[in-house]
Amino acid sequence: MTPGARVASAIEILDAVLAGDPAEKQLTTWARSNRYAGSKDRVAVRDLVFEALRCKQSFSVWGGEQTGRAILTGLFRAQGLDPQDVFTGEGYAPKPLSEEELAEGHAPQGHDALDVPEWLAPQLQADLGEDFAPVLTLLQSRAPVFLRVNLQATTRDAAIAALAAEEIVAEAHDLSPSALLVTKNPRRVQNSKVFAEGYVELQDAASQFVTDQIPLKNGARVLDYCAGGGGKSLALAARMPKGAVSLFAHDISHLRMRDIPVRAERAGVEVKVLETVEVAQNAPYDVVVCDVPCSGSGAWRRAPEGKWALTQERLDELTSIQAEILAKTKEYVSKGGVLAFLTCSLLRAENEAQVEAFLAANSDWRCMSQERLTPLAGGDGFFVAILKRA
Ligand SMILES: C[S@@+](CC[C@H](N)C(=O)[O-])C[C@H]1O[C@@H](n2cnc3c(N)ncnc32)[C@H](O)[C@@H]1O
Repeated sequence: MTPGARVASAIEILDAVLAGDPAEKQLTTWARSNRYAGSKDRVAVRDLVFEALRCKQSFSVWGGEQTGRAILTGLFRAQGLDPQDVFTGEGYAPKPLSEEELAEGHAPQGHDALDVPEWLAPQLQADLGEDFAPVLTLLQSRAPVFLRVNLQATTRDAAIAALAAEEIVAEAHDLSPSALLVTKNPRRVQNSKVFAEGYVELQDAASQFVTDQIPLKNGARVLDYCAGGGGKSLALAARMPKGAVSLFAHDISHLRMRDIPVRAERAGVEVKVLETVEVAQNAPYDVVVCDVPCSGSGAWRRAPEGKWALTQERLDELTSIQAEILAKTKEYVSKGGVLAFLTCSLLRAENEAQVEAFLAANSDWRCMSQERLTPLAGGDGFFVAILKRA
């Protein structure tokens, strides 16, 4: 495909996304109905769509309108390029810009320039303080690719060497002793031997950092209550020798956990997947991890649609769900045990305020530590609080 044809495809997909369809679904539909598109074309179109979604507001202002065509026009203008070089109408390229389109659009200012939803800007500004603009600016660009080295199976240096043998360049990252930042050929990781043999997993460095903060002792019974695909369960398992802790995974959606057994086997660790009714039957646990559903504001580089879909109503709903999960899971924690509360949110309402409300309602609990990371530390934005039952 020519660069123009790729842009035309991205415009088509973006229009469907703007009409309410999820980007992933649209990209899959597009790839299925355009079999001539090779893997490089698919990657290029995907990158254009996600770049456009991360900067939807600023590119719309540059392009003069909120349509796929105007947003892609804005993408070129934002980079100091002339969209007319691509919008030629030749071959499968988008048709040339009209006089009207050429006259529209200007450089965005203020919140538009930062691609922050207007309604959320005051809250984020209050919560991030002087980091507000730097963090929002970082969220406009693509997330780095990080790996977690399975330290039960290899060392970080050996993993770097094994990756290099497959032309994947990675370096140690200081957010976690297990974290690697991939600097060359990140897209080869999932088809690599190092990955297939369980020496590395794809996991954000801040996600590794928050998991590192969870205290684990020999013989501990650990419940990952919102396990999803098992990222935290696997990271916890890899911190201890095989069999040293008993790990249980649960999620309200059993379907989301479908890959956990395969991933656990690849990593050579044991994770027991529980049905909801089995959670109470297996209680108490020494450690309960609640990686709760949240706004995802710390991870908007990876999932930019979430930034534009979030509303105050949804945020209120999420904070209620988080409080309910804490209230429920505290009952599963043994005396002297720990509840680890995690989010990938930058918002105080989902982080420190949840911890304050929990402690106010539960005088037999203490907060041992809490920390919020922003993307300025390198990874996604994450929050971790370690709560201990007396
Ligand atoms: C942030 S994701 C978890 C990500 C996962 N821990 C990982 O590291 O890959 C939040 C998860 O919470 C689950 N969830 C939502 N409401 C829940 C509830 N009331 N009880 C248990 N899990 C819930 C969602 O299905 C989702 O998989």
